Amino acid sequence: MLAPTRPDAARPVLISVGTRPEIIKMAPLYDALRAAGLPVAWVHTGQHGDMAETLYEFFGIAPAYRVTLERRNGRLAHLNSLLLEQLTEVFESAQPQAVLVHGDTTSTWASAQAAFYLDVPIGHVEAGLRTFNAREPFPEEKNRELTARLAHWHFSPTPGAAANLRAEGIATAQIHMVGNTAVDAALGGCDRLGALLDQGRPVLPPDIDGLRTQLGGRPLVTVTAHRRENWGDGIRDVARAVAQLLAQHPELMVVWPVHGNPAVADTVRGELGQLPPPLASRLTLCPPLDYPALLWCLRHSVLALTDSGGIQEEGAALSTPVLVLRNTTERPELIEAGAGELVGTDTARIVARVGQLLAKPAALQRMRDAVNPFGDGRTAARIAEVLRQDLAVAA
Ligand SMILES: CC(=O)N[C@H]1[C@@H](OP(=O)(O)OP(=O)(O)OC[C@H]2O[C@@H](n3ccc(=O)[nH]c3=O)[C@H](O)[C@@H]2O)O[C@H](CO)[C@@H](O)[C@@H]1O
Repeated sequence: MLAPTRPDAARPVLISVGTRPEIIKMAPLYDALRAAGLPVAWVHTGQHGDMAETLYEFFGIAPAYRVTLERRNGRLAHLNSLLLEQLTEVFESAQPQAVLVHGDTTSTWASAQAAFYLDVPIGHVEAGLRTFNAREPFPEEKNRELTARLAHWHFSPTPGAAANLRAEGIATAQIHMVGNTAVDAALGGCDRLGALLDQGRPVLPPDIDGLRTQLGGRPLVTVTAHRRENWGDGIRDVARAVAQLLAQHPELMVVWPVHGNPAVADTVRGELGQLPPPLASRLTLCPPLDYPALLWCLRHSVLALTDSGGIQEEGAALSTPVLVLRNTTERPELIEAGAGELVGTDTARIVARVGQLLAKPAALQRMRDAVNPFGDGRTAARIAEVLRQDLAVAA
């Protein structure tokens, strides 16, 4: 148990995160906590490396603590045990009043465990998402469920997520329906993107900047895929769908930022690296994009095809319809609102559905017009207010 040697008011609220999506979604909260007058410090768990650094630069965040991970293998258990050990040391030294975690990554679960062992209260942001299928997404479904067992504050993005938590026996008073900070990040990110464009600063990386002029009025589709359960056949079938779509729709442009994991990148490049020139000239395969570049692509896309969680929320926030490359989603609100559809990874199904939507602008427009179910962009301020009140009472 942590025995603080400093007065509560001087002890920080720690944000403990380490992957791209967590950083993006917690950045608005970092600002909101500071605006609410709470002492806040950022812990980078090191789960993502270079991708994290460009995000810290974009959001103007300087982590106060950094974990250096010396991973000797790709095992989740190894990552979890390294994180647990080192985060415990960080938390002991930082003496936080509270630790905030996000979502469902290994960093989330390890941070929650480390805080639990030190008896530090945990706030779980984006709490209550469930597919009710432990395999999809793996290991995220169990990470978020287990984190909920340990958390004190549960910040739910939607009424459905809050209902999931109540059904698991979590007291209503501990559940705060606040919206999703992904919307705050996307709207704020678009403002920063606009400022960069106004200053004539480059937004897309130089090797793909030609996309901006090449696009003209042509339809663009953004594709991403990285979920563990799609590794192998799933991603191969999506790549085959992309090749067929390019062949069937001579105007279509596709941008696919390929996840760095070799299990993903080798499959995508193996399927799409050797397309005939008329198809290849309309396909941009690139390394993962910086967040502003990804936002630019989404804003200019008629559709996003993705298995990412965050892109489902960003699509809804930016009015870009999303076809979800999974069999199940913990974000059913997207589908219920009509802003997205579940299409899985079957090649024929993806090709057919994209073809139908491209042929029917009215159907695409209906998806674009759907009301965003993930919030209004003020989620971080709501979370900060709950914490300000509760921590002030506790102090
Ligand atoms: C299905 C699932 O369980 N997903 C979880 C996963 O995120 P998720 O599946 O969203 O993770 P991704 O790695 O797809 O990250 C998405 C984020 O990265 C950005 N992006 C993506 C591609 C790119 O080239 N450049 C770029 O900046 C997107 O704009 C988005 O903001 O961890 C999140 C954080 O705990 C949780 O909220 C999600 O529930």
